[in-house]
Amino acid sequence: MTVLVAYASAMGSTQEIAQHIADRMASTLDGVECRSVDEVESVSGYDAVVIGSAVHNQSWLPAADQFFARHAPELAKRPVWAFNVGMADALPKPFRKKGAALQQARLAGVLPQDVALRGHRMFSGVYKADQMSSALRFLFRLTGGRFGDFRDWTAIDAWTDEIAAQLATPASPTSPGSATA
Ligand SMILES: Cc1cc2nc3c(=O)[nH]c(=O)nc-3n(C[C@H](O)[C@H](O)[C@H](O)COP(=O)(O)O)c2cc1C
Repeated sequence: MTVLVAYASAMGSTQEIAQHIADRMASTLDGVECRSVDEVESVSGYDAVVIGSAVHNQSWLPAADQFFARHAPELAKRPVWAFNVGMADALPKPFRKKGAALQQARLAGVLPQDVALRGHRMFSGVYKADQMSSALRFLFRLTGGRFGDFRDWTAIDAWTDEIAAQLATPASPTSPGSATA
């Protein structure tokens, strides 16, 4: 069983999540590799792929979009899971869950539909004050927004374990897009 955990990250928090997922999977599965999307020439040597991207301006990073489009024919033949890393938990409290759900739905709608994802999750990442202009920062804080590291490692671990359990089931690798983790 070979598994690729591929990531596109601007500031490093998505890369750290991807590495964490790969390390955790490697405790139960052989052949788990974590790579930047830019390093991957082909996915044909992997039985399964997990891909994650930071979200900028309501979209995946261009490198992740390009990875998905470039490898879509090969991705469509194997089980694929995707995750987005955004700032939902930095938003004012009333908008956190709704913001994450809306953004996840939007991102699911723009990914190539010929790759049936086995699962697609939204995680919060790291949102720092210096990522915003000082005027916006003031307004953001005033309305209940916050800055910090919002990565929920318990949720990330639980999702990773769901994927690993599916991959450990003998029939999984040949049936892309058939589950919902
Ligand atoms: C220029 C910029 C635009 C962003 N746009 C969004 C966005 O539209 N939606 C969102 O949820 N998070 C947004 N974020 C927050 C990032 O997704 C978040 O900080 C994430 O942890 C970044 O991942 P990275 O450290 O791997 O780059 C944005 C951050 C920056 C710097």
